[in-house]
Amino acid sequence: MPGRQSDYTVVQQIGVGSFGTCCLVKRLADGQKFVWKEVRYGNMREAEKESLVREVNLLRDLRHPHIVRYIDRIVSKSSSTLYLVMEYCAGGDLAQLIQDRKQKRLAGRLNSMVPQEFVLKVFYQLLQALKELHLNQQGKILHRDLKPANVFLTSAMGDVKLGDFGLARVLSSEVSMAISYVGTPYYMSPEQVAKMRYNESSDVWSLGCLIYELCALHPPFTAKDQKELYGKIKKGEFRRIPHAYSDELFTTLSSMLKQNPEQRPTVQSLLQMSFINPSIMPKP
Ligand SMILES: CN(C)CCCNS(=O)(=O)c1cccc(Nc2nc(OCC3CCCCC3)c3[nH]cnc3n2)c1
Repeated sequence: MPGRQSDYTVVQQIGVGSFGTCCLVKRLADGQKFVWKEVRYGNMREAEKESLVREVNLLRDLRHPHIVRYIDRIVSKSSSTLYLVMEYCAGGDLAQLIQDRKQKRLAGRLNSMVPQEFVLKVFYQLLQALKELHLNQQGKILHRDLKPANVFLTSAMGDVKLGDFGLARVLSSEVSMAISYVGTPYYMSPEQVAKMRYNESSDVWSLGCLIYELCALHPPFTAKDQKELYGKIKKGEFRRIPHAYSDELFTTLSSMLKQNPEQRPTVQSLLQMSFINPSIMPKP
């Protein structure tokens, strides 16, 4: 049973994403905080509106501890706007955490590195979220836009939740493509650069880039422009993450960044690694 705008009060706007404006809101009934993301569908073609409805229904049915929970949808016909109400993650996003650590490092502060224990927790939780998407009963869901700004924290250095995925795929019209591809595509896989099919192994590549960046505080491939970046991605050379992080972690990240998608580990195989998944007993 969809909600109404009058069920909520807007606390503040917290940003603009690939879909539109994002606000922190409070539910009047119980004062609980949520975020709502405004999707203006007025200029969408019929096919895009149908795709948006399919996407919202898919989001509604996803229930997982490491995927941002969809709570409600509100349609405002007068402004041709869909408000997607989602759980609020009070810790912000990983992009902010990386930015803060980079500032600390620039200021010469000692504890600028992200502890390996936290890196492995994020790694494990995002693998569980990707497993839920890739093995979804209603058919495989690919994230397609895994990046630090799409991973939210329940609290400072708390648990993580994957957010904002389907919308990037739904808003595939020219307009939203322009919006959703603002910024440099640091995590683009070689197969995407070569305009080949995107599949689960492309999500594994992006997760490898994300965990690499959490350790090194920069992506594995950086460049001054898109042409140079694509060249580096295709060449596939990157530096080791700082030596404070284990060889096991770097070796695993290197396998996720293999040029050939078929040579990359699957989400399932990564979840069988005892240094990532605490419920797997180490082999004697
Ligand atoms: C891009 N980042 C560096 C911005 C800094 C980070 N600060 S922030 O975004 O204001 C901030 C501060 C504290 C808590 C939260 N919590 C939060 N944010 C969401 O989306 C943010 C939105 C995503 C698209 C782009 C605009 C911002 C959520 N979506 C579902 N649950 C969410 N919970 C966010």
